Amino acid sequence: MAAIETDGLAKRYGSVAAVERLDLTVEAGTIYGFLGPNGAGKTTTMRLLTGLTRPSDGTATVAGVDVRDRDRLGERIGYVPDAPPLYEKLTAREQLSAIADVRGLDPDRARERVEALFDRFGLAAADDRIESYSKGMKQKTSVIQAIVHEPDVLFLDEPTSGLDPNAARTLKAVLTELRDEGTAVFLSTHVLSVVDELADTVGLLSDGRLLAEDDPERLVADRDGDTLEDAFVELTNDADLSARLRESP
Ligand SMILES: Nc1ncnc2c1ncn2[C@@H]1O[C@H](COP(=O)(O)OP(=O)(O)OP(=O)(O)O)[C@@H](O)[C@H]1O
Repeated sequence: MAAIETDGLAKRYGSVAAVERLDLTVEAGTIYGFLGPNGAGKTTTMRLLTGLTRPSDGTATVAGVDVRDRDRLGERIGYVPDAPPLYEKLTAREQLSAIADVRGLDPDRARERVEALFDRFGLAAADDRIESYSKGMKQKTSVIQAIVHEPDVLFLDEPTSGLDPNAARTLKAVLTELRDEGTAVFLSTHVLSVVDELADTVGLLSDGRLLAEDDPERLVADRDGDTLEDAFVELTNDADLSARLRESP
């Protein structure tokens, strides 16, 4: 069973088709780099796959759970959204302990894991209120929150945003380790070097549709340019390809 499986997944907002007939398969133990221009539908897809918004059409399972079953889904996934929902009046330690409690983790084991992650990410001010944190410190807290319960599938929307180079490097190492332990990592970013470095598969979304999907090297090798950026620009400006996809059933 794949870690993420969608069949004809779609989301419409009035007349706007944010995601259209999306068929995705992401295997356990792989990193999927989800790319696309602004407004392509990446965040909407993540919200669909994490149960935060309901599909207009189609089906999706994540870790074998139907995305409409939000309660069961929450135990199996982690999500680092674009704007992390943190309780500003709590300290990071309090926030993490509350989350571990909600997820039913053994308190001693959770404390140990949280301490190790604070150390790993160099989050020194774990006992200060989150409202006093910089953007990067909030991002680190959000990442730790998403992985504290060792989810089967981890979703990240622009995860390196606000992180300094040391923290970004730590995050990349952590994601690689999680992948090697069998976690499926679904990652959306405009920082193509992150995808180039980490992703086993790249999916390129445009106007709510998947334009291309391949391993990063093949995606580049099959086109005129030399880099993932070249392939991104070529594919997203290919009017014929977009028209063909729009017309396909
Ligand atoms: N709640 C909403 N109500 C109405 N339209 C929405 C809503 N959320 C997203 N959209 C529309 O759906 C489309 C896809 O938006 P989405 O945020 O998923 O794109 P994105 O690929 O994540 O973009 P970016 O790279 O800029 O973050 C856009 O046209 C957007 O305006």
